[in-house]
Amino acid sequence: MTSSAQTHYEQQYLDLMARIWSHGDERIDRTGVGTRSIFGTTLRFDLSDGQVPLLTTKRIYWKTATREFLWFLTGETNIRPLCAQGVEIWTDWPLDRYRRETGDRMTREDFSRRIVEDADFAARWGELGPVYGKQWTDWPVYEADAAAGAGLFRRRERGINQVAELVEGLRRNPGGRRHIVEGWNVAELDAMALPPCHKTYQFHVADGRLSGIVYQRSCDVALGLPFNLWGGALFIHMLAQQCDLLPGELVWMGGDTHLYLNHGDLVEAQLARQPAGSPRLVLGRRPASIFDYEIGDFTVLDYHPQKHLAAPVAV
Ligand SMILES: Nc1nc(=O)c2c([nH]1)NC[C@@H]1CN(c3ccc(C(=O)N[C@@H](CCC(=O)O)C(=O)O)cc3)CN21
Ligand SMILES: O=c1ccn([C@H]2C[C@H](O)[C@@H](COP(=O)(O)O)O2)c(=O)[nH]1
Repeated sequence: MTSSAQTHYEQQYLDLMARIWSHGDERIDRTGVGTRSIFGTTLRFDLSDGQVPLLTTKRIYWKTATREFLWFLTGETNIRPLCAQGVEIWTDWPLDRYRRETGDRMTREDFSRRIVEDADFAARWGELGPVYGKQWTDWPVYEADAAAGAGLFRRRERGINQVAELVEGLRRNPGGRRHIVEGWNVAELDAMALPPCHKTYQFHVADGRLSGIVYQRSCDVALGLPFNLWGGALFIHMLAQQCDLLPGELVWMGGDTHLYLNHGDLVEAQLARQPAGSPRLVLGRRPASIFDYEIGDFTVLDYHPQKHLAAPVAV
């Protein structure tokens, strides 16, 4: 994999795609679609001066990905606020469960509309369980309950807000090696619609620059990865702003890094294209905290992607 000064940052992504498509191990996966996969991969992106790892060989809906990221930060785990904003990237999982459990073949459009219009329906069918948002901002804590008797524990009303603690930690002790946000709550995996994919974030400060690692145990390179790279970069840019640091580097590490077998048309079309340009992220204001960003705070300059390439999502 090359990364000389002349090579466009996106070439790493295209090289990874090409390598998986021609050398990946073919396997049957949970979804039944089948993948080609390689295990253990790394990508690195310079985020200085507002740089972002936004793909240019197809249009990436970065506002959708940003809305998803802001939704994580609210601690919300119901798809209702996403559907209300026209973000449907999580709708298929609750819909799949609804169809299986009721036998009703409601369309995705109707399902999403019902979720938005009917709060009771959303509470019953729109919940994903304790996924990213919950673990990031309210990781459960159990405390001995002396009043109830020896050996009895109860859940503390507020859990641990890992993101708030991260910001505090970066400000107070930038040299720390424990700046981690973890999504993989082993005890709660069974209650989640999907266990976290981008499960671990670690941050590092050197020379006034904030860098971050995303460890992703399982990666859909065509559909998920463009969003996950954006999310990782966004997190670093926002944290750097909040902690008076400059953005450094995003390091992305993948476990099972795969292409679904029904993504062949996209892979061929995308690999025939050349990446170009250098989009920049501008944060329009400095909100009072990491939890106060709004979609209007984000602008991307100089983004001129080639046209969108659609591909089916494996549920
Ligand atoms: N198979 C699979 N791939 C994923 O990337 C993925 C999951 N499952 N499950 C949970 C979340 C949901 N995420 C998704 C789901 C769908 C798209 C997707 O369809 N993206 C299209 C259209 C985006 C839009 O309509 O706004 C794209 O071209 O980016 C992206 C990320 C990421 N995750
Ligand atoms: O942010 C995400 C979320 C999910 N994915 C992909 C990775 C896999 O293709 C599926 C999850 O299936 P598992 O069987 O749980 O691994 O979703 C992603 O790439 N990015």
